[in-house]
Amino acid sequence: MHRRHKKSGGKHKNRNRGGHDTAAQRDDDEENRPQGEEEEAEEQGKGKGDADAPQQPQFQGLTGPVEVKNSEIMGRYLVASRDIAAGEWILRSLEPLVVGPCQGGRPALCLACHVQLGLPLRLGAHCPRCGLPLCSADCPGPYHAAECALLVAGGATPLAPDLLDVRPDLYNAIVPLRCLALRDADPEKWAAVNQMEAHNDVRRARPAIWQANEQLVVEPIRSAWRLASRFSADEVHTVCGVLEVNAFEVGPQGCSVRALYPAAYLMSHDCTPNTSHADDAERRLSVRATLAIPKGQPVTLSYAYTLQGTLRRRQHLREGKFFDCVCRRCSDKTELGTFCSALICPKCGEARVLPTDPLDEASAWECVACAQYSANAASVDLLLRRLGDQAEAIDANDVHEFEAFITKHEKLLPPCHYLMLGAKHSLCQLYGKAAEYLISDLSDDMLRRKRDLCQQLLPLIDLLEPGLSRLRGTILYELHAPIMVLATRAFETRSINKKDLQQQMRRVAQCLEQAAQILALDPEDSPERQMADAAAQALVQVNEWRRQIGNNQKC
Ligand SMILES: C[S@@+](CC[C@H](N)C(=O)[O-])C[C@H]1O[C@@H](n2cnc3c(N)ncnc32)[C@H](O)[C@@H]1O
Repeated sequence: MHRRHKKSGGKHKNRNRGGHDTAAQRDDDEENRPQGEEEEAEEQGKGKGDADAPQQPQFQGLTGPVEVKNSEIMGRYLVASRDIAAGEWILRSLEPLVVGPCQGGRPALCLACHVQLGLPLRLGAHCPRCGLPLCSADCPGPYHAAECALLVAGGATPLAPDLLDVRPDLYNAIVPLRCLALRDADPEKWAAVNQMEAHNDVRRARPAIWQANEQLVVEPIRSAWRLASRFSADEVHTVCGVLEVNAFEVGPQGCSVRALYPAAYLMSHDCTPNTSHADDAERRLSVRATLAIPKGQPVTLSYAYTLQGTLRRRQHLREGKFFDCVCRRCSDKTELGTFCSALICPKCGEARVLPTDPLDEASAWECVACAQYSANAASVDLLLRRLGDQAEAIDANDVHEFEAFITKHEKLLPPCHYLMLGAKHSLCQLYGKAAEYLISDLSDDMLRRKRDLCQQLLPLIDLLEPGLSRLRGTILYELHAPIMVLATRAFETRSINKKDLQQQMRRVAQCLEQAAQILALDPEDSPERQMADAAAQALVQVNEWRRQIGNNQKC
C-alpha cells in the first residue's frame, strides 16, 4: 500500500477556500505576488519598522529548490524555484515537529517508542509517573517525556493503569497534547505548528468533526487530565485542526503514526502528484520529484489515494482537507483516459457509464457509448460504498478473497475500475509472497496471473502516478519475477528457444533496472530500499545469465 498523506498548513486570513483550478493555481502567482510578499513579511515580523527584531527564518526546513507562493484559493503553496529533475531531492530529512499515534489509531502503541503493544493493555507495562501505556516501564523511547511532564504537572496522575484499555479513544488526545506541550517546551517548534492552517471556521460549522474533537480530545485534555487552566478549548481545537489538515501518516506499514513537519506541509494537493515522500527510522521526512518540474510550477503531492475514483477522492478532500479539488484528473470524467471510475453499461456492455459532470457530485451517470442508460448519483454512490466496503473487508493476505472479489464484480466493474485496481495491486504483491504462494511454488498459471496483473496495472499507473513513483517501482519489481521464472521453466522444457529466452531476460533486466533506480531513492531502512537492493542484486545475476546465454548487451 502506498501511504496516504494527511495534512495542510498555516494561518492565512481572508482566504477563499472554495476550490482551485490549475489555471488559477498558476495565474494567481503573478496577480497576487505583492499581496503574498506582504503577508509573508507580516508573518516573519518584518515590515513593521523594527529593524533590530530577530529575523525568524520564514519557514523552517525550506532549503530545497522551492519557494512559497500565495493563492486566493489554495493559500500558500510551493513552486519550483528552478527546473527540478525527476528523482531530485526537494526537501531532505526534515525533523518532525511532533509524532504520535494516529487518530483512532489501531493497534495500541507504546507511547515512548511507538512499538505495537498487544491487547489488552492491562497486561502491559505503564509509565510509573503518569500511568500511560509503554512497552516497558523504563522504555527509553524519545516520544513520551513531553506529555508525561504535562500530565504530572496537571495533577491527575498516576492514571489508572488500564485507562487506555478502558478508553482507547484517549489515544486521540496524545498528539494534540504533544503539540500543546511545545508551547512552553519548544517555542520555535510551537511557532512552526502555529503557522499551519487549522480551518477552524469550516470545522466549527461541521458538528460531526467539532463535537468528536470536543469529546475525544478537548474534554480528556482539559477535564480528565486537568489541564483546563493551561489550555483553552480553542487552543485544543486549533491543534486538532492543524493535525487533521497537515499531518502525514508515517512509520512502517500498520504502525499508525502521524507527524507534523515544517515546510513539507506547504505542498499543495494534486491527484496526479509530481513528488513522492518517505520517512526514515527517526521519522525524518524527505520529498523527491517523481517527474521533472519546470521552474515556477507547483510542487505537489496527493493527499488522497491515487488508486481511488474521483468521487471518493473529492469526498475525502472535502471532508478531511476542506477544499474541492478541481485538478486535471478530477475535471476529466475519463480520469486522464484511465476510465478508472467507469461502470459497465447494462444495455450495451461497454465500460462507459460515467458522471455527466465529475465536479458535481449530484450529477447523473450516463453511458457515453450508447446513451441508453443512466443512473442517479445517489444510487452510484451507494453502490460504490457497498463495493468499497466489501473490498476493505478483505483480509490483506487472502489471495482467494481478492480473486473472488474480482470475479464477483466483473460484470459491473471493468478491469480498469479503481476497486479492481486496488484488488489487483494487492494480488500482484501476494502472488510470490503470501504463505502457500511463494514464487517457486506458483504454477505457470499463477505466474502468468501475477505477470498479467502487473502488466495491466503499469499503463494505468503511468497515467495516475507517473514517473519515478514508488507504486511504479514496486510493480516493476513484482513484474520481473514471473517473467523470469516462466521463461526459465519454458526454456528448460524446450517450449522456447534461446532467442526467446534472451528476449525475456532482457525484459527482466529492464524491470529490475527501473525498479532499482526508483526504489533506491527511498530511505535506507525502508522496505522499498530493501526491494531496491534486492533488485540490484538480482540484476547482477540476470546480467550474468544473459552473458552466459550469449547476450551481454546491456539493457
Ligand atoms: C497542507 S495545507 C497546504 C498549505 C496551505 N495552503 C497553507 O497555506 O498553509 C492544505 C490546505 O491547503 C489548501 N489546498 C491545498 N491544495 C489545494 C488544492 N489543490 N486546491 C485548493 N486548496 C488546496 C486547502 O485549504 C487545504 O486544506
